[in-house]
Amino acid sequence: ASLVVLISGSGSNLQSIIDATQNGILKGKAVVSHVLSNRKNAYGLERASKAGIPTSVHPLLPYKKEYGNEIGRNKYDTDLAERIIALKPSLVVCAGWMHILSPEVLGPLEKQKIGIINLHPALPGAFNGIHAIERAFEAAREGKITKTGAMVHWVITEVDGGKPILIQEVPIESSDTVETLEDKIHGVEHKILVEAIHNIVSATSDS
Ligand SMILES: N[C@@H]1O[C@H](COP(=O)(O)O)[C@@H](O)[C@H]1O
Repeated sequence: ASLVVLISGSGSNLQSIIDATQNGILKGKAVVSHVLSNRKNAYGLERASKAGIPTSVHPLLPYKKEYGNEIGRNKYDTDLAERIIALKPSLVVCAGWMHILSPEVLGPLEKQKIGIINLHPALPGAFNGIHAIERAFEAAREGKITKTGAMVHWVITEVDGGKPILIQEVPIESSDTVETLEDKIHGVEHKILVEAIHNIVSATSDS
């Protein structure tokens, strides 16, 4: 299976996928065929280059400058869909991709039967959107919750609202700080993202 991975930042989750395709559970089952970022200074691009994986950058700003906010974003999304489809992926993986995927992106991918999954550092429906770890930490401090977690889910237009594929809970200890909680959640993310990809590509190759 060929994976196109979408990133925006450091790429530690991308690295866990790359490592798994080279010497882990994805070896012989999947390759990262391309890494696309919406930010040119994303460190994940360097991780990809070091692994000999082709990369590209699709920044939003030039579109906003040329076409204005609304039309710019719309054109950005339709071009993004075209770029992804042209890469002929078996699966698209959002690993720290921080741009909401609109129907202008998801519609054309669905037409091509290209599945797209995302990683989110919280449990389903708990803290959708940004700063999910900090918000969970605050809720625990207020005694509202005792655990959070991470999930891999299919992408739909509702942000972080798609059908979960893999979920893992993470207890929030009274001794935790935001940093120790982040470390625990990132550790879980690196594991469940690779497992989810393994389950999907194995199911596809068996069918
Ligand atoms: N959306 C969130 O952004 C972070 C990306 O981390 P990295 O893979 O760039 O290190 C991950 O925690 C992911 O859930």
